[in-house]
Amino acid sequence: MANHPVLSDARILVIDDEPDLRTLYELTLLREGYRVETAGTVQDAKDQLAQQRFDAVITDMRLPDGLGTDILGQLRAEQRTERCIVITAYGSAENAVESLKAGAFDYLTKPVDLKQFRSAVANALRGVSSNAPAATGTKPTATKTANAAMHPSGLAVLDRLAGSSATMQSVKERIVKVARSMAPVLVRGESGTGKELVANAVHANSHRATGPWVAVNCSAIPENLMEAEFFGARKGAYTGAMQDRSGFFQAAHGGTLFLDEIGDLPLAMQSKLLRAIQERNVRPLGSHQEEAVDVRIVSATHKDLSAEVQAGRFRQDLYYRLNVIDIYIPPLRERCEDLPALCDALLSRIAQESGSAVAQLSPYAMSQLTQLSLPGNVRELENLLHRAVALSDGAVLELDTHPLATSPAPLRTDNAGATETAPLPLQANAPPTPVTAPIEIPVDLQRYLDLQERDILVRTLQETRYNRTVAAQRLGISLRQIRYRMARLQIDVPHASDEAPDA
Ligand SMILES: Nc1ncnc2c1ncn2[C@@H]1O[C@H](COP(=O)(O)OP(=O)(O)OP(=O)(O)O)[C@@H](O)[C@H]1O
Repeated sequence: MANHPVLSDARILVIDDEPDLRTLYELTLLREGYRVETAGTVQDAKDQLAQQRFDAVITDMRLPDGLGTDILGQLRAEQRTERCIVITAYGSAENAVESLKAGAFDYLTKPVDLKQFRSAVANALRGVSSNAPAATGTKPTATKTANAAMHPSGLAVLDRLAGSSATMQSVKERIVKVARSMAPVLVRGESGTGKELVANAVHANSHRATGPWVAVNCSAIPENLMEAEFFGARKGAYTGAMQDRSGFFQAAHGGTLFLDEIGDLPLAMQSKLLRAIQERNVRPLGSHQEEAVDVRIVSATHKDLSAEVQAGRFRQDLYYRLNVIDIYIPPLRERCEDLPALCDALLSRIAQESGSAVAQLSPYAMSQLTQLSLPGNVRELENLLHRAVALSDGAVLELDTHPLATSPAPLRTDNAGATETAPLPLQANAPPTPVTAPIEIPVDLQRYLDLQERDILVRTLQETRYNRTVAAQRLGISLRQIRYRMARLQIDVPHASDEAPDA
């Protein structure tokens, strides 16, 4: 039986022209306790759909009188709530992608693995209401459907996305819309535009919201450890593997795997990732057994992936797989009207973190902000406000807009962002560089330095997925030192890990 909190009396329509397969699917579903109707053609299915409402529709792609996507198209046009699973031929990536684009909740590839079949159906039924009237032609409004599928924390996470420009409104609407399916999402945008926040909002508004959210920065993992990190490893699979360990895929089972900086994934790893996504199976390093994984992939990049494909640095088939739905976040300079709301949200966050009162920007500082190009986007704005708070001695802030102060301080290891951002050396052996303009002298040096240090530590920890060992290595300090500094600056991180990447 399905182990998800799903509707056992859900009504399902199965459409397949092969009687044996139809019976197999029907029996499998009946055994799960669902109510099942079957159809052998597009027309037969449409007739049944005109008669009654179902909770889910499972359809073969190729039918004698049309395609499964024709049925999807009709359901979508009528704004019906049935969730659809399309069964496609083996190796037909195009069909799988087409069906997701046509609005399918999920797809399965032939020969259908019954365990995956049951799990896909259970996923599709999670959060579906069976109490809606079964009358013909019931057409709930799109908004109602979106709200019904929304987990309460989903709204809270959307609210964290400050800004009400038309662009941000449409980004938020798109998040809610795409969150509902299983389709992979690619979030695009310059560095610091909020891609991770958007990806997290997709997760929080999906039916997987109560499942795990696993965020991985692909550019932060050493190439030789990638396979073990992604798929897990058996004890002894490599030097230092003292025990079995699971990978990101297993950790994200039932939830969302966020692959940040996907454009930085080496080609060899791209093939392995593609395979895992297609087969929905992973094989831990050193194991002979495949493990089924139920994971939704949301990825993000600041690179132009289609150009990367052209240049031969990114696999076209993987790009095609990841980019089923795309969400583009424009740079901050193209949505200046969001600045006041963003400043309010960021200043509240800074105040919360430091336990002080919320500061406000002076009208002059706000007008200065609108003149800045802010190539590091919201992250740069955040840094600028952090500095303003550190340098101010009152509740009204002025900006430190000296060029050095406004240049972002990225912790990237690649060169891709080089044109967008000026790197700030952070290694111990780097020559000392002033972090801010020397014009303003802080009134409280210790507090100012603490805030700078805290900002650097927090960002490094975020970029290393809270792995203190890797963060310490990046900053050229020891694990003991980073622990000490985190404790002193009261930096509390979720799921803190001291694991060395090869431990
Ligand atoms: N609309 C927004 N409202 C509030 N905070 C935001 C918004 N957009 C981004 N931020 C904040 O800006 C910072 C950078 O955001 P985030 O890490 O999501 O960007 P990113 O595009 O993923 O960056 P990168 O490309 O460097 O990985 C974070 O602290 C995030 O909380």
